Amino acid sequence: MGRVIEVKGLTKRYGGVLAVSDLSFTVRPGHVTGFLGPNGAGKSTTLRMILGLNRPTAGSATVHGVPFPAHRAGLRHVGALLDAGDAHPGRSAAAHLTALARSNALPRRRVDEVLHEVGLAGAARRRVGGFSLGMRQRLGIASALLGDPPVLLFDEPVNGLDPEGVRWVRGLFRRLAAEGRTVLVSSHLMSEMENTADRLVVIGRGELIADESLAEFAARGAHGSVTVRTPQAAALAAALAEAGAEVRPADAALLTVRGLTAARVGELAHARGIPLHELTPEASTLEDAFMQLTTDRAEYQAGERP
Ligand SMILES: Nc1ncnc2c1ncn2[C@@H]1O[C@H](COP(=O)(O)OP(=O)(O)OP(=O)(O)O)[C@@H](O)[C@H]1O
Repeated sequence: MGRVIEVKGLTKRYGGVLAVSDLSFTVRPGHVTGFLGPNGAGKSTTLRMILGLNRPTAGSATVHGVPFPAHRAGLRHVGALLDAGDAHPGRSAAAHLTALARSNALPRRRVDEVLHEVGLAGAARRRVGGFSLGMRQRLGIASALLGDPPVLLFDEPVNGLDPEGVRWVRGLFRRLAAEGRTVLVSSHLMSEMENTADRLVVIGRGELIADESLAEFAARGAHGSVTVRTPQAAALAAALAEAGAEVRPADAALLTVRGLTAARVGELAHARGIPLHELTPEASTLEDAFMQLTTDRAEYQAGERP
């Protein structure tokens, strides 16, 4: 299929800094894929390599099976929002988009269409220099949409948008994916992806941490706990600790258990004849999983693990 982004063994070194390290993942059409990682993880560097703006030290990134710079009339193939500040401040929004349309041999009518799409029709003649950050983000999104491309990359698109803008952009990404496009959206905040993406590519220190659905990612965190209520809390706590769980008493009859599933807690209680009055698995949040996995990676990379 012609809409797949494929990253293979992608590596970028800046002097002594390994910004991206042997990264491999595939982004498919029909989904919003969140590209997540803490600050400095290598997201922007990776997106720039996919777009052919940075040269990889090793490995490859292809779109439609070929490196992106090989495509002619680029905006028809891949649209990208990289840096909201890249429009000339003295130009109007319409003039900026018209110049882009001309250099990519796109029809002039697309300018009005995308301005309308991103809610900037009323500001089309205003100078970009006077735009708020949110308006500049909308203009950057308009540029990405100009060529009506099947593949779209957005680097931190939510920055500077107000709550209404955030809701709008989420709906836009989902619609673009539902139309069968490939949509890759970077963020350093899991909370921004939770309601937008259905798949995640997570990186830390330039390395791949996860490439899977949101549900799989949450399960991977596996830092959920089990809440258990019993009149024999001390006896159960001892049995669970013996089985390797981390047990914290919440009150005289209530325990919070980590490291065992609810089923295992129930079985251990049953084996000792301990009655249970409540047994509740508490799922870990996506944010927990993200923090846990990226923090682990950072510690490991820094060589601080005992
Ligand atoms: N042109 C450059 N020269 C030197 N080092 C660079 C350059 N660009 C990026 N880096 C380094 O590469 C690493 C990855 O940076 P990158 O901007 O790709 O991360 P990011 O995940 O996009 O972070 P953020 O969320 O902060 O934008 C960082 O350590 C950064 O300092």
